Amino acid sequence: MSAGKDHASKVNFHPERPIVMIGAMAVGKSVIGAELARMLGLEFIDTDQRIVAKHGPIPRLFIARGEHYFRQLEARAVASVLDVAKPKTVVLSLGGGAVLDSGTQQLLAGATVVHLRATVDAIRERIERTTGRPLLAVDPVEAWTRLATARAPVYARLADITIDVDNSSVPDVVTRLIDILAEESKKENTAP
Ligand SMILES: Nc1ncnc2c1ncn2[C@@H]1O[C@H](COP(=O)(O)OP(=O)(O)OP(=O)(O)O)[C@@H](O)[C@H]1O
Ligand SMILES: O=C(O)C1=C[C@@H](O)[C@@H](O)[C@H](O)C1
Ligand SMILES: [Mg+2]
Repeated sequence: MSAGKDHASKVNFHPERPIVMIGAMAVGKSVIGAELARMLGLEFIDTDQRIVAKHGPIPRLFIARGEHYFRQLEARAVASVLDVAKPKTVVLSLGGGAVLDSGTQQLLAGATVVHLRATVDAIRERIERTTGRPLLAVDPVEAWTRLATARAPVYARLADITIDVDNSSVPDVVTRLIDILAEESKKENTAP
């Protein structure tokens, strides 16, 4: 048995709805979502990865077709997972701006939404060294702060669970998250 299934069986947690990771750029939605899925023995889907696999690198898409086109692909990628008769119980990590789409916002009502929250100091090094995020191409720290601040109320409104990830390793965040998910599910199942 894998360590993941072992942990999941210890907490006796079997999600009934998709789990969706949201939050600002570089907070860890992809790596934490993938590790959470591994630990729970679930399929992992990442909208950015799906778009890249089908349409090529995101910066090139932004240049060739524009941000609006990317947002349409992104909304479609979300809908292909959540806008179906019986959404599969998967872990789905979104791009940082996917939650701005009103259709996506509505679809998130049928999922358990996890907001990963970080301060700029915690992710400064990550966004200064990485490429591949067209919206952070110029002055990444200023751009990240501006976008994260503007989107913070949307993340907060959509989230069922918010986790502060500063100073926590990926396994630490995942362990905390599984404990919270299990606790929430216990509450739901024992509610009168
Ligand atoms: N808790 C953490 N501790 C250390 N490194 C981390 C942590 N979370 C993420 N990282 C690293 O930060 C980088 C960005 O993580 P990731 O790609 O998962 O972010 P994201 O939220 O999916 O970003 P995007 O919005 O661009 O999709 C990766 O190199 C990842 O390994
Ligand atoms: O926050 C955003 O708007 C983005 C985040 C990335 O995940 C990618 O989806 C893309 O670079 C745009
Ligand atoms: Mg990602």
